[in-house]
Amino acid sequence: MASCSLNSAFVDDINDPGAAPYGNFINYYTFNPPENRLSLIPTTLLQDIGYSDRHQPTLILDVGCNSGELSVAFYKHLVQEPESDGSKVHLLGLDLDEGLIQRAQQTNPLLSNISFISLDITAATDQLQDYLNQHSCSSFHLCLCLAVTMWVHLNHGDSGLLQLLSRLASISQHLLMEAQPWKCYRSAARRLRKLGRSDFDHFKTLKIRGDIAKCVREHLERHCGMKLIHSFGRTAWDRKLLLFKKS
Ligand SMILES: C[S@@+](CC[C@H](N)C(=O)[O-])C[C@H]1O[C@@H](n2cnc3c(N)ncnc32)[C@H](O)[C@@H]1O
Repeated sequence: MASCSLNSAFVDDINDPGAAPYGNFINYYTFNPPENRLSLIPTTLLQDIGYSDRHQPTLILDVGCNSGELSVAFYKHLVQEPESDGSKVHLLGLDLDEGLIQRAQQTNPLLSNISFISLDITAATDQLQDYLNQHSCSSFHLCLCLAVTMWVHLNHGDSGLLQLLSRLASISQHLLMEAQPWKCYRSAARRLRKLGRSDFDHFKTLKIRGDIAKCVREHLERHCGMKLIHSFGRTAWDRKLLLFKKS
């Protein structure tokens, strides 16, 4: 099924999608369950990218983690026995929506390995540096940026999108990206208009449009010292899952 984050049931369910201008949908996982993405990702991913049998901690950052369901499912997918080896793998989920983060914190089943903070990734990120310092690491080993780029792009423009990519590249060794395709931008803008709201500030003036995944890849490879090392295929919503590595 190709989808642009919302279908009519989703719209009905949350009553007012215009109230989620950052993609901060309160029931996102009833429509896009973690399995949609996890089924494409090997459980051996951490070993595959060189993070196994380490004495050092392995740090995962989940940017725009919503209510944390995918973060927790992703962690359990990669770390089969959190109690025995989980102390070495830590995941930090962040989201700008405090309500979603509260839910993520309240339902977190792995308190010693997973934590959630409310943070706008486009603003100051001192908290990320603090987290890295706490674990004596200089960067995250793996950063997830799934279904977030469009919201930053629509709300902060082309420069906001490119800054996001540069920032994530600067703090990560590996980056797993799922960029929403351009048709999703049109749908998001159309939904706002239907509600009688004005367009996203930047929608009409965006120069980066068309093949968004390609633009993301070009920026990461040309300007951020990253290289595409694997494509995990397309999700149930027809989006590419791309893995980049610092070269
Ligand atoms: C469509 S949801 C995707 C959730 C999750 N990444 C996933 O793929 O299952 C997008 C999330 O990104 C968050 N978000 C958007 N802009 C953000 C920003 N500038 N900083 C942090 N989170 C942001 C939203 O609040 C929302 O929860």
